[in-house]
Amino acid sequence: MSQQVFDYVVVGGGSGGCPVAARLSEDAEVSVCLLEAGGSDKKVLIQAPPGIVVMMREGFHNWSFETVPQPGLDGRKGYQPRGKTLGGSSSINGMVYVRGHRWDYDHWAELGNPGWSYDEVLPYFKKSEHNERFGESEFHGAGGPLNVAELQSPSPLCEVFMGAAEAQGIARTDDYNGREQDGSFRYQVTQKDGERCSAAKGYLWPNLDRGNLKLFLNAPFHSLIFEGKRCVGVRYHNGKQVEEVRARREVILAAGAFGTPQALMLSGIGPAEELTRLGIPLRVDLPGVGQNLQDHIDYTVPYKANRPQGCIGLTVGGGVKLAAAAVEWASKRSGLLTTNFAEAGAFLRSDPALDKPDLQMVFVTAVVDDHGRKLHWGYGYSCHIEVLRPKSRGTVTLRSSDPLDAPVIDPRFFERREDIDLLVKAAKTQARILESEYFTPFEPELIYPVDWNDDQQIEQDIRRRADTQYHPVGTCKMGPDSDPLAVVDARLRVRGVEGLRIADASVMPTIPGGNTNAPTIMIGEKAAAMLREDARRG
Ligand SMILES: Cc1cc2nc3c(=O)[nH]c(=O)nc-3n(C[C@H](O)[C@H](O)[C@H](O)COP(=O)(O)OP(=O)(O)OC[C@H]3O[C@@H](n4cnc5c(N)ncnc54)[C@H](O)[C@@H]3O)c2cc1C
Repeated sequence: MSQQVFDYVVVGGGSGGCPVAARLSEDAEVSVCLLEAGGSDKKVLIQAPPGIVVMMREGFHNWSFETVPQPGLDGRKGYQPRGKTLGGSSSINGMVYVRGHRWDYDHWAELGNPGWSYDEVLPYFKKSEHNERFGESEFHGAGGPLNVAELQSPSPLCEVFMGAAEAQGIARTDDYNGREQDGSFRYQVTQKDGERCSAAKGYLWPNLDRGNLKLFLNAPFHSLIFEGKRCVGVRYHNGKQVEEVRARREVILAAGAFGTPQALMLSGIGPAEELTRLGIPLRVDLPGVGQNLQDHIDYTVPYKANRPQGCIGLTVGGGVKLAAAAVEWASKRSGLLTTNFAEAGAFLRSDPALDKPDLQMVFVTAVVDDHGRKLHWGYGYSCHIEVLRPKSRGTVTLRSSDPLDAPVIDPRFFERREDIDLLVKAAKTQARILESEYFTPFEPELIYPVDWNDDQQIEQDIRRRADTQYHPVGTCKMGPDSDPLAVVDARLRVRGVEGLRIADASVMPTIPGGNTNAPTIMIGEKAAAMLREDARRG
């Protein structure tokens, strides 16, 4: 068994892990090792924005997890794509740049997490960002690793959507990541010069020549190594061998909302009962590991259209257009193939009396059915609507003590009645926008017809087709000593052990009201800053 020693060992090269590894290795005196289960991300499929359509399928840089059957979804198993490559899910995601609402972070602080209020996390959002449009300003940053851009060739359909939303009282907003979140808009995207800008592309690619930063790819986690209470390293798989890397200072888990609780439990840190059941020797009884799973439940309505304008479709003409676009993208990184499909959207309130938006819309310029895995001939468009702060809570547990087994994922979608009631109401608002006269010229045909005046029918269709919007979080939540389910403290240190932190979406105590890539990158930035501060203090 080979063994190497570094100051820090980071497990997982995704949205949380890349900033940690990159920031820590800025100090040439410090050595950092990053272990990633997936392979290289230097692939056209990842760098070309529309590659997302292919990567949603199994086997393409994707863990492609399934949930257990969900009673709330008519007994269906949900799909849970997660990135399995450098960059993690930021290498396969929809690229929309969203931070969530000020309230979300103030709420984290109120729950007993000092340092996490909006005003305290804003500097890390700004530090991570290079916003091509807003530059260095009150809410945005310039010069950061994560490039945030306007879409190069937005579809004219975005204007149709925003016009229709405006007519329903959802005014346009200039910056949904600024002072006010409400309104309709075209999404800003994590792209640079027409290519995806993942956490790996932004944070790691420019620094791969650092002698003090070592990447181990295709290196799935095996277990944590302890000396007494202190975590001193990580075992990982190298083909059929199990090898070790040692950490002089700390180990940072960043394997995501499914991978991180799994890694802890495999190493004896988790709910005693669960570990005993699997014959894993208990190190720390932490009942919160794998609990508190929160995810955005999403309902997508796809329409067929009789006009190609602005839609991307599966047709002979569409194929010719795409072939020409591929040539343009290959030579100039511009044109139709810079689309992320999810081009426009809105944050809205289901009730004007609410103090913040509780729903998000994502308008897509193509037909999306079953995560884009079910294809339809012809042109069309779709719209997602999602519940921003669902009440249902799920779990992640172990299938077995084999580190290479997939975890058992149970989001318990719609366990709480409020979530489905809100989505039914949301679906009606969505239909008023999508079926307004703004879309009449497209002669839209709803692929799964529903009578929008019949709540029962809407609920049936939701249970038949709704699923994740790809934002699982919260399975190793941050919280104060008084919270029995808290797994890490506000400095992201795992309770009951030393030398071990977590820096990914699993630490979020509650799900933010928006997409989760930028918030996870912010967590990675803040984790690195805290690690450096604590190392200086000794
Ligand atoms: C299809 C899809 C679309 C999305 N669209 C958007 C969007 O448009 N905008 C947005 O803001 N958010 C989006 N998200 C969500 C966002 O990308 C994630 O919330 C974020 O990337 C999570 O970061 P993370 O660091 O927690 O996990 P990840 O980025 O998933 O990183 C975890 C890393 O750990 C590695 N890993 C896991 N297990 C092991 C193991 N056992 N051993 C070693 N390595 C391991 C993984 O391979 C991965 O590289 C989307 C997600 C998906 C999947």
